[in-house]
Amino acid sequence: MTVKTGRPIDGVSMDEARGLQGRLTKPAGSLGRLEDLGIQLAGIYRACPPPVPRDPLIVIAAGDHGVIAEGVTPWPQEVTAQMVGNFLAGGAAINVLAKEVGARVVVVDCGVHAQFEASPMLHVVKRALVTGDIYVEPAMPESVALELIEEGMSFALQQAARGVDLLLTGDMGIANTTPSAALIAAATGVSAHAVTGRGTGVDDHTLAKKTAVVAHVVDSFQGDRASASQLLARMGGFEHAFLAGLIVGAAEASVPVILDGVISVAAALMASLIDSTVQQYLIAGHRSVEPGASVGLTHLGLAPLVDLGLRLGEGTGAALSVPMVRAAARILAEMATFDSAGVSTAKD
Ligand SMILES: Cc1cc2ncn([C@H]3O[C@H](COP(=O)(O)O)[C@@H](O)[C@H]3O)c2cc1C
Ligand SMILES: O=C(O)c1cccnc1
Repeated sequence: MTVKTGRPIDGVSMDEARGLQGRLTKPAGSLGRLEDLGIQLAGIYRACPPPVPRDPLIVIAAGDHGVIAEGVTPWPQEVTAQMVGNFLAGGAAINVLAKEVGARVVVVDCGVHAQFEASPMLHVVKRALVTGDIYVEPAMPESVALELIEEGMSFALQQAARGVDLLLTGDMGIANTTPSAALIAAATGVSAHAVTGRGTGVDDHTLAKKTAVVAHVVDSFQGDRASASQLLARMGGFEHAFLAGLIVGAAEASVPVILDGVISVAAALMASLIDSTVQQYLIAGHRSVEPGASVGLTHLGLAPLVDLGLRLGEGTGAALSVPMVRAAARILAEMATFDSAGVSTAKD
């Protein structure tokens, strides 16, 4: 897969936003990271002031994982499908938080070991029911990784055309913190030990097994300058491939993406291997407890907006940041300037 260089975010709008931040009725820099976020949004939307996002969409990419056979999680595989049912019925944590912040939720079946009834909330791109057990075999053929990346890209472009102006990445897939750790280790060169965490909360024995699986998978991978599709095919999940494509498509459509936890961060690293400009379109929603998330965010040059000790996934940490993203845009759109409000500026 060839690496492309997409369109960078707009420097002119960012300069305008920087200038405007300095004229608003507050000491320069006093709104801290909210100011940087506003400038980034101006660059992404190519407008100053940037629009306040009106239609945020949380995309929960779901898939099952053959590596569950290695005992890397205590949860049975059927929980993935059962949780998809819970999302569609509105009963999961992400449904509650989405309602709280005024975002919509869509579930994408990227490869769950079940069939679901059609629903307006469900989009199906499934090519297989479960990935291969990455401890002993590739996760998927590279052709499938490429197809799912394409699906993610076209989904983002379609949603943007329908008016979605903020995309949030979410995930569901029992055992998926294991392939996430492997992708992060392979993409950053950081050790399996440093990126592997307790996922849903596994005990010391399971953590040791999980770390050994990640180390083996990464060590056995041949290829120094691997492409995203090669890495995904060897050690990824269907949801990682779809989310990587979604992020690339969002950047192409000038739509910001709020990342959730470790699964989203692994997908973002893959997206950055496909298009080296995608980082500019990314907002780190939160710092997941899972150590690989922090390693990946540092590699991407992103600092998380909130740090609440979350380790759930589904898009929960991303959802919580929506009010902050809206606030950052609204400050630029609605605050008075020293001039317009007749407020004196500081003496030099
Ligand atoms: C009931 C339940 C709901 C969840 N929602 C998200 N996850 C999260 O936990 C799983 C990954 O952790 P591990 O790699 O340790 O299996 C993923 O499904 C992830 O989305 C859940 C997990 C469970 C059990
Ligand atoms: O970082 C996450 O999003 C996460 C952590 C643990 C389990 N599932 C997801």
